[in-house]
Formats: sequence, C-alpha cells, structure tokens
Amino acid sequence: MAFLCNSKSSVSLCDPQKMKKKKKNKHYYPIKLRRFSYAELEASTNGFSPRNLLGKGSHGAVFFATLDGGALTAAVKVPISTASSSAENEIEILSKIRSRQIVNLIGYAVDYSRERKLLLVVEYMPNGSLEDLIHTHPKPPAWSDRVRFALEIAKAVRTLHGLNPPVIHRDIKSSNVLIEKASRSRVSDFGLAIMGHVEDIRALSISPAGTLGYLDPCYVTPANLSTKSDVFSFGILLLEIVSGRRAIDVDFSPPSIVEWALPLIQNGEFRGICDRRIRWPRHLPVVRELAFLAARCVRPTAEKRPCMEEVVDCLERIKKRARQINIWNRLRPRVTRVESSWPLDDIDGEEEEEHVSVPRRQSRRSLSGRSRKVSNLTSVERSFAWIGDEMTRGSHQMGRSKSIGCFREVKVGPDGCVSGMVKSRGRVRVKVSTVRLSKSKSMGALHGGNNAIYRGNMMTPEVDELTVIPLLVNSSTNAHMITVTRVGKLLS
Ligand SMILES: Nc1ncnc2c1ncn2[C@@H]1O[C@H](COP(=O)(O)OP(=O)(O)OP(=O)(O)O)[C@@H](O)[C@H]1O
Repeated sequence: MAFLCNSKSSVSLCDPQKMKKKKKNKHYYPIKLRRFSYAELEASTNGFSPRNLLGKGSHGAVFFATLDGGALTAAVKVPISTASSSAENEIEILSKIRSRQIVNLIGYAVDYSRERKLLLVVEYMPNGSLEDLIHTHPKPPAWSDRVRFALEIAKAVRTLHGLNPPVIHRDIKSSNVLIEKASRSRVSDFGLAIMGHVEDIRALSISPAGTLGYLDPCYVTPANLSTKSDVFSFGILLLEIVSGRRAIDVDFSPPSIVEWALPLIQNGEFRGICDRRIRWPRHLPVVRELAFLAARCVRPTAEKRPCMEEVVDCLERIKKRARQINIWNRLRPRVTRVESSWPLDDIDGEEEEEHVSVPRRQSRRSLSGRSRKVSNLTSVERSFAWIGDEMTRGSHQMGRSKSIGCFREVKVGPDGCVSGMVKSRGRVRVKVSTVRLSKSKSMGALHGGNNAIYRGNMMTPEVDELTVIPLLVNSSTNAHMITVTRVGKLLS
C-alpha cells in the first residue's frame, strides 16, 4: 500500500515501486529490509554474548552486532517470547518509515529453532540513551544540548504525527531516545506505536499502553487515544530534561515529576526544578520557557495541550534564545555582578569573580592602576549588559552573529592600548587604530580611539557591521588574538 509523503518531512512512507520515481528527492529513501539468518546474527553478536549486551528492556535484550565483515555495525533486538507481537508491530511500522530523526530498521531474522521469534536489526546508536546521559553520565548535558535534544525529539514526534496516516508512538521516554555518533538524538522503539487515523485506531479497541510516569492520564480507554498522548509523554520528558530527575522518583516528594514540578512552575520557582549539576544562572529564561512549555504539554485536558507543531515552534524560539545567551556569555566580560536588571546574577556563589590578569609583556603591577574588579563596569560593559538584557526579553536582534576573524599584528602599548589589523577569514580587512584592553585574560572591553559605541556594541568606523570583541590574549605566546564578531542585525 502506498502512503502520501510530506515532502518537507525527512520521513518517507514507502512503496518500493514508487520509490524509484521519488529516488531523486532527498527526503525519500528506498526501504529495503534485509533478511538475515539467525546464524548470521548469532555470529555477529558473539553468540549473544553478555559482552555485546547494550541493554535490556521490558520487551527483551539488545546486542551489539558486527555484520558484513565489519562493514556494518548494528543493534540486534532479541525479544522475550511474550513480546513477539511488539517486534512484529515494530517491523510493520518501521518498514514504512525511514528518517534521520528515528532509529531505523535495517532488517530482521526469524529464529525458527525456538518460538519463531523475530529478531530486529536496527541502526546502532553508539552514545547510549538520553536516560543514561541525563541520569548517569558523569558530565550531564549543558542547557544548549538539552534544548537541542528536546527540539530533535519534538521534531521526530511531529514528523510521526504529520504522516498520513499518522503514527502515534505511545512510548516517548528518555530511554527510548538514543544518541547517535554526532550527538544527535533519535526516537527509537516502535513496539507500541500505532499507525492509522485516530478514528480507525479507536475502532480497533487497542488497549492503552505506555510507561508508567509518562502515560497520559486521559488515555484510559482505547477511545481516548490521540496524538495528544504523545504530547503528554513529551511534556514529562521535557520536565526530566530540565530537572534531571526521573519521571517517577521516590527520593522526591511527591515522587511523580508532574506533581512535583507543576507547583514549582506555578509559583515561579524555576531554580527549584533546574538540574543543579550544571551551571545554569544565565539560562534561567530558557529554563523558564522550557518549564512553561512542559506544563502546557502535561495539561490534564488533552485538547488544551499544544500539538507537536506548536511545540516545535516554541522550542525553535527557545533554542534561539539559548544561543543568544551563549553568545552573550561569550561577549560579556565575566563580572561579579552586573548593574542591570539581569535577573540571574544573584545566584548563590555560582558567578565567578574574576580579576584582571595581564599579558606576559606587562607586569601585573604596571597595570595595577587600571586593574579592578569588573563590578565597576565601564560604559561599554554596561552596554554589553544591556544587550544581555535585551536577549532575556526576547529581542531577536542578535540573531546573526558569526565570528569572522581575529586581530593580527597587534601591539599592546604600555598604557594598555591595542592597535593592529584585523585579518578576517573573508574579504574584510579592518584597521583598528587604538583600543584599550581594559581587562585581559579571556575577556576585554574596548575603549575609545576610532571606535564608536553604538547601542552597546563596539563598532569600527570603517566597517559598520562589525563588532570587535577582544576575547583572548594569549600570554604564553604573546599572540594577541581578538575575535571579531559580526552582529549585523544589532545595527539595524
Ligand atoms: N539501536 C540501539 N543502539 C544502541 N543501544 C541500544 C539500541 N537500542 C537499544 N539500545 C540500548 O538497549 C537498552 C534497552 O532498549 P529497549 O528498547 O529494549 O528497552 P527500553 O526502551 O530501555 O525499555 P522498554 O523496553 O521497557 O521500553 C536501551 O536503553 C539502550 O541503552
């Protein structure tokens, strides 16, 4: 049977006959499932050796396999006998879908010797699951990665819901999100997924299923099934991503993540739901928006939850905001405190106090007159703080920022003034006559000379769309590298 494909989606529902015609479209991939022999899979997993075991779930075990003489690495899912219907279901659905957003099916094998079990061969994801990453990894993911993961998962679910007929995954959770080599996340495990129009599925009276903690409370009878059940599970996953706590965790009171997080969100206590293992102060606006989005996804009334399209849009905005904050973090001199309405700086001791350090050529003492804690901000630094504030309020002015080059042939005068040429990677070559490096080590602020201050940015008069930010004075080599950042939109 052929199904329609949304050309914008990277998923294809495939009819092999039509695939030939569509082959040129990069969104379409031919789906040709390979049939492996049981012996082949047995050999490729060293006889399903515990050393090859990647993990166990309620439906069976997953083994690492090396096939085709080492050319193909894969994961082989061996279901427990009672779960063979889940394997059949997974083959049924994954044989029609191919996407970079999901863990695709490569092929299958039938174990004739036992209870005619179906073994699934799926793409191998070398970086484990999101569950491992959030809960057990020694270095938990940073905020920008968390937002990216949330967006990738949301896009995958949106794609599934956007198919014709739609696919409802029914088991969105952190252990079903696997991380590929390039750290991208993909949705896996389609054992419970259902393909079809909601009305048709409801008529089939398939019993509600899912994982405790992620299961939509509205979905208690087959008649209540809708794509909004996935939205609920996604909301739980989002809370897990933000808080770093499990969907159900008896170490917390209340153990249910929804009951624990919602009152905190309603009271605006975003610090309370943040994963404390990572530095977070400046990302509080991001956390706040993620939390609001999660709260909308887990609304008790399914109709009031957003659809995945809306969730993706919202996460795109949050991702932009996180990126702006990251840029701002790089631009902003590290300060003990900023004299602005920045709401995040009063966080218990998380801000680093940074003192001025001096390039090797100058003694610390020779600059001592100028050295200061940066709580005494210069006008430029204050202007930077203004940019940060704008970002927090959601200004999109800083949307386009790109490092395009760095200072070369720079001289630092005894008074701390810097002059030299900017050699950009592109065509622009800017002469910067004098900038005073009022703070060194990893950050500095520019002053005076031929530079003008425009809405908080340092701007060379020669090229009005460049912002010159001294980022690094490499004292070990005496090379003075100053990053030049293009912030065109700010100047509009
Ligand atoms: N394609 C894969 N590549 C690498 N590791 C995988 C792959 N698929 C599964 N795993 C690992 O095996 C574990 C078990 O996966 P499986 O899908 O069987 O169960 P689960 O999702 O953890 O739990 P449940 O079956 O109860 O939903 C996963 O947590 C993951 O660590």
